[in-house]
Amino acid sequence: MKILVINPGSTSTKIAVYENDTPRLVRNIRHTVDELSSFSHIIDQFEFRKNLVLKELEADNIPFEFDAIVGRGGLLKPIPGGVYEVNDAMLDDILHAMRTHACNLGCLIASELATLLPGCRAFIADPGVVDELDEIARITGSPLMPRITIWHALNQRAIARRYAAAQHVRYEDLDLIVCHLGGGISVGVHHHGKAVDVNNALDGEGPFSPERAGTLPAGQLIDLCCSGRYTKDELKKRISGRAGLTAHLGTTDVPAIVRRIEEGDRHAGLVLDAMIYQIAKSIGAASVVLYGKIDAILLTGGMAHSDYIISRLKERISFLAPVHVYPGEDEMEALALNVLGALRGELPIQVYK
Ligand SMILES: Nc1ncnc2c1ncn2[C@@H]1O[C@H](COP(=O)(O)OP(=O)(O)OP(=O)(O)O)[C@@H](O)[C@H]1O
Ligand SMILES: CCCC(=O)O
Repeated sequence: MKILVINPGSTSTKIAVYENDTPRLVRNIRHTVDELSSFSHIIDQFEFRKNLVLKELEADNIPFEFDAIVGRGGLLKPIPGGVYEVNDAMLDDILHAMRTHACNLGCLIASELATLLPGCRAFIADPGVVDELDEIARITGSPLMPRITIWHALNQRAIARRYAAAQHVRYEDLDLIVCHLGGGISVGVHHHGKAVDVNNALDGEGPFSPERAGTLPAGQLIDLCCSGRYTKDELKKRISGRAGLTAHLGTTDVPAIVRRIEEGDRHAGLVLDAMIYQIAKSIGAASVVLYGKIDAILLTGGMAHSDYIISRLKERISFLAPVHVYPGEDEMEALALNVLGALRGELPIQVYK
């Protein structure tokens, strides 16, 4: 079985080719802020990212022959986890999605490329809208605004399962805090196999991140919305796209920021330390969901490669539970293996309605 995996992230496009469970190609194409800022909307990046996938396959002499294409994404209605075949209802919801995110392109590109190959099927798995929140976690101080979650469901779960396998225990028997440190940051409380509390990483909840604003002072936000200085679109971008590190420092590139700090840029140091401080506070808040009984804290995502970030984070959170670091992500393998399991009849193929 040949599977093409497409994972458009906020700062990268990741591509993999699997032959059954063996990776034949894994590529991570990074995008600069400048490169992506020439597109007014994420959806406008469709042709650009699709062509990158095709070029990469050509450059690596991989024939365009697949049994299935799986994309990461997208931001659909809240749904249970699992594998979904792309259908018209899904494409329609993605094209009219209230929330824009690069992962919406994963579903669209997978679907478009699959139509070029007779018999090839398009799928998504564990999209960012997987919702397993406990009832109590949904309540906010305003009945008008219940909490929702948008998070790195695929990678958090894959890393949690990887940790469980290494400990020779079932993921379903563990209590974990999993923190994905990517272009966006999600902090998930996994209680016996369910993510019972996790922030809405995209839309202004949780720590700020390379690209996201995180939780903002609500009163000031209302004043800004009513100031007439910005359109709705511009304000949304200031929360989920051009916010966080990139708003303060003009880049999402953590190694470049660390170099600036080493060269004496004190402002860069203050901003990066503030992000680490906010991540630690979110992990602290997550710990009380589990009454402090935490088997492990797992740190993953691109920024988990950064010694600067991980060492400072550990200083603040190590007293809570053992901390394990999984730099990067297991998303590509998780997508490929989910689809392989579905094609083999070992996992159900769910229908998006
Ligand atoms: N080797 C590294 N050292 C330090 N930071 C890194 C390294 N590699 C990536 N990063 C940082 O990780 C962040 C991107 O993480 P990641 O690749 O997980 O994000 P993404 O896939 O684009 O978005 P998301 O994970 O939110 O979907 C960037 O800020 C980048 O600078
Ligand atoms: C679904 C991922 C959320 C984010 O990138 O912030």
